[in-house]
Amino acid sequence: MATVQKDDEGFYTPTAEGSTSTPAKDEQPDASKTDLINSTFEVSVTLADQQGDPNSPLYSVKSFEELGLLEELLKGIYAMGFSKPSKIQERALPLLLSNPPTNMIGQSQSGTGKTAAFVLTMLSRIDYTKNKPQALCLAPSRELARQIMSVVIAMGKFTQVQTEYAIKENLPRSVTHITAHVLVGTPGTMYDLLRRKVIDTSELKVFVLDEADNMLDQDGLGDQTLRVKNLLPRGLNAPQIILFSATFPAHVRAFANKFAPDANKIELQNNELSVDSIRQFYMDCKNEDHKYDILVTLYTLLTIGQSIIFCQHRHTADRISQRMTAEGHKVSSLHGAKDATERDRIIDNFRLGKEKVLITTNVIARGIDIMQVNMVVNYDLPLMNERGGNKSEDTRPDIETYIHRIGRTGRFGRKGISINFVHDRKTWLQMEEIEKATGKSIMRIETNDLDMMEEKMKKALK
Ligand SMILES: Nc1ncnc2c1ncn2[C@@H]1O[C@H](COP(=O)(O)OP(=O)(O)OP(=O)(O)O)[C@@H](O)[C@H]1O
Repeated sequence: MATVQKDDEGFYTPTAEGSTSTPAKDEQPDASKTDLINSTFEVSVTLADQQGDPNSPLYSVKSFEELGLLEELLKGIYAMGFSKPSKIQERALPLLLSNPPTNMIGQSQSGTGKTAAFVLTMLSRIDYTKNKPQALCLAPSRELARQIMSVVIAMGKFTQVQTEYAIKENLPRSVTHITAHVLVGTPGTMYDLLRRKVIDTSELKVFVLDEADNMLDQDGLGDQTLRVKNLLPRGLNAPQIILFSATFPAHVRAFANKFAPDANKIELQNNELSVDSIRQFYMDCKNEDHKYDILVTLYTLLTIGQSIIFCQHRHTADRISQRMTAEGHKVSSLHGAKDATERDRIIDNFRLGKEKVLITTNVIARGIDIMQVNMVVNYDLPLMNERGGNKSEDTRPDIETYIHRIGRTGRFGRKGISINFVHDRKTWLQMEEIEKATGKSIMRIETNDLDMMEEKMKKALK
């Protein structure tokens, strides 16, 4: 059977029909000596349990066959190793695929398979005999746009789909006409291509916003996204609009309802916003400097799997990464001030597992899917004043960004832990507010007893 493997860059790529991913005999690991094989087996066993538990967001009663998908797409899904749909896929797909097409506002916890739901919709609605853009998808970062594209290509492996990026520096300025069926990108570049009429929208069928609350928030990418929508067909020719996110705060909901009128809605309760497989902790640090010391102490634990460390500012990410590197630790930093090629290289190396610790800002707080990430550290808690706009005084915690940040671990049933560093009364109160808003308790980990710290964290990951 044909398979789709994660390639050299950690993205999904199809292998040739009939090929297998079995390594040559002398490269085959001895199952008794490595825990790689055991842990994969354990993960698929617990996944089967979770997909059979009605309370799990991974649960479904139906099979993919029952969701009304094209044969070619079923082949694509199985080649990716999916066996059963998750709850959001089971609930959303029949609504997304029904005719006449209806808009959708869909919410489901991080790491529960929203991407497959909208990618399968895009691929299902394309008329492959027409070489014109038919599905546009916007995401908040180039990293996420590239990841979504890898899913489009993997799921569409058995279709004739043609794809193109609408992200800065991935498309020559000289391009005048795009014939690809699916375009994935960020709003600024997509707007530019539409404005210059490089994208012909006469056959457009689907318009997707991933991380929709961020894409519609006036403090986020709201203006740019609206400018894109204003250049799309209206009335009877308007595309089906699909908004997905793990969070939809009240102040964005009203706008989302206007943006995607008469939509089918799948919503979560506030106490369901994050998955239970992520155990949340905090560490009491004495002051800013002590946070750095604790991070260095944690290094051995951070590198058992892979970790993402979130900071408030780019310069903090760079400073910590330079200091740790100088002290002999292997870490890398990623943020919006780096150029595109460097950003791609850093995230690709991290996806591949070549780097174990990534120090970053909110730029990759959303959507990034790397299964091996088992720890997230909030070196600085996310604050409302980082959202943009002129709100430097607003030091309330940014609950949505917190939920997305910790959701970089615990993907699709895996275990993960998150650790918040608190170092004064203000950060303590901010964390309390997060705890209240999410309805999940955050447990203390002692910072002065290393063995105990290690034991608690390892136990949470078992
Ligand atoms: N039905 C399935 N069976 C097995 N694995 C799946 C299934 N659906 C999705 N996955 C895998 O689960 C992981 C998480 O999926 P995805 O990235 O779509 O989550 P998400 O809900 O979009 O999360 P986020 O809110 O963080 O963007 C991916 O690695 C994906 O390949």
